Amino acid sequence: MLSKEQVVTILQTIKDPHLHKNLVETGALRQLSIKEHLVSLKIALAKIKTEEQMKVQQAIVQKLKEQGAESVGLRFEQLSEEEIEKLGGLPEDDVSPLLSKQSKTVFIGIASGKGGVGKSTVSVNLAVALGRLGHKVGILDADIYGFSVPDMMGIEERPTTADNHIIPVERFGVKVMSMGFFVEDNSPVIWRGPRLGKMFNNFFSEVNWGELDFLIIDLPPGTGDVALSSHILLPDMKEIIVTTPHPTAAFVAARAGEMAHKTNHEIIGVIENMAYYQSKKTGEIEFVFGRGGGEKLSNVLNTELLGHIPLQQPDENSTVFAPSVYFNDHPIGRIYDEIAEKVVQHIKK
Ligand SMILES: Nc1ncnc2c1ncn2[C@@H]1O[C@H](COP(=O)(O)OP(=O)(O)OP(=O)(O)O)[C@@H](O)[C@H]1O
Repeated sequence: MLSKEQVVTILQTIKDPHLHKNLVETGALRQLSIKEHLVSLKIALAKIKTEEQMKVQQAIVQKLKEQGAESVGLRFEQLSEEEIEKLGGLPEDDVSPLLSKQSKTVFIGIASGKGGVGKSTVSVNLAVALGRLGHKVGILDADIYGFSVPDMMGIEERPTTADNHIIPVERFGVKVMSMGFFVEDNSPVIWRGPRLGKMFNNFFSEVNWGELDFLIIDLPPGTGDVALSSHILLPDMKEIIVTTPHPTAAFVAARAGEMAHKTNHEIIGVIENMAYYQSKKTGEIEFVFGRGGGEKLSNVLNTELLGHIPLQQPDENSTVFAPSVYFNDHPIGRIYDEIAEKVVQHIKK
C-alpha cells in the first residue's frame, strides 16, 4: 500500500503549470485517502479546465501507478485568489496587459453608499469627458447585478471576439464592457460570492482592452464581493465617491469611503449629483434634495469636492441616441469636462 509520504514525494516532482512551483510548495493537496490500492486525491491548481490541467492529471496518475496504485481518483479545484497572491501571483505572461507591472492605466472606481444616486451616470459621463480631453478611456460596468451602462450610452451592438478575447464595444471614443452584453433579455444575474468575483477577474483576463490611459469602473453600490475582488485585483485603484446633497445620503456614502480607506484605495474626491434644480424659464435655483451633502462628505473623507451636478436630462432632441450622455454642448457636459480636468490634474500630482 502507498504511504502519504510517497504521494507527497510524487507531488514534489510535478509543477503547477502556471505558478511554476511544485505541488507541495503551492499547497495543492486538498484531500487524500489511501484504501488498499485505491488512491483518491484532490488537487488545487492556479488554473483549471485547461490543457495544462490534463497534463498534470496524466503525470500524477502515471507516477502513482508506477508506485503501486491500481486505481486513482483525482479531482481538481482552483487555488483561491489569496493563495495565488501569497505564492507571488501569476507570472506576467498570464496576467492581462492592463494589470501587468508595465501598465500605465489608471483605474478609477466610482462608488456610492447606496443605489440610485447617479453612480452609473457619473461613470459614463466622466469616461466620455476624459475621452473628449483626448485620453484613451475604457469603462467597466462592474455593477454586475444592476448593469446599466450599455443602455445609458445607447449601445445596441454586442462585443465581438478575436484571438479568444472579447473586444469591448466602442462608443463616443470609450471602450465599454458590461455584464449586460452577456445576459439575454435583461434577465437578472443571480450569482453570489466567488462566482461574482471570478466574473470580475474575467473582465480583465478575457477582454482585450488594448492600451488605456484610464479605466473607469462603475462599482456596485455598497460594499460587497466585487469591492473585495477589486481590492485584490486592483490594489492601486483610486476611487471617486458619488453622493446626493442630502446629509443622510452623505452619511451612507461615507461608508463607501471607509471601504476605500480600508482597502487602501486613494480617494480622488467626491461628486455631488442631483445637487440642485435650475428652472430653464426663470433661472431660479432650488435645492430639491437638500444641501451640503457633498461638502460634508468631502470633509469627513478629507478629500476634494470635484463638482456639483444639477438635475437635468441630457438633450432630448439630440439626433444621437444615448439617454444618459451629456455632450459638451450641454451645461452638464461642460461640468463633467471640468471634473475630468481636475481628475487628470490629481493623477499628475
Ligand atoms: N443629474 C441628474 N439629473 C437628472 N437625472 C439624473 C441625474 N443623475 C442621475 N439621474 C437619473 O437617476 C437615475 C439613477 O441614476 P443611476 O442609474 O446613474 O444611479 P446609480 O447610483 O448608478 O444607481 P444603481 O446603483 O441602482 O445602478 C437614472 O434614471 C438617471 O438617469
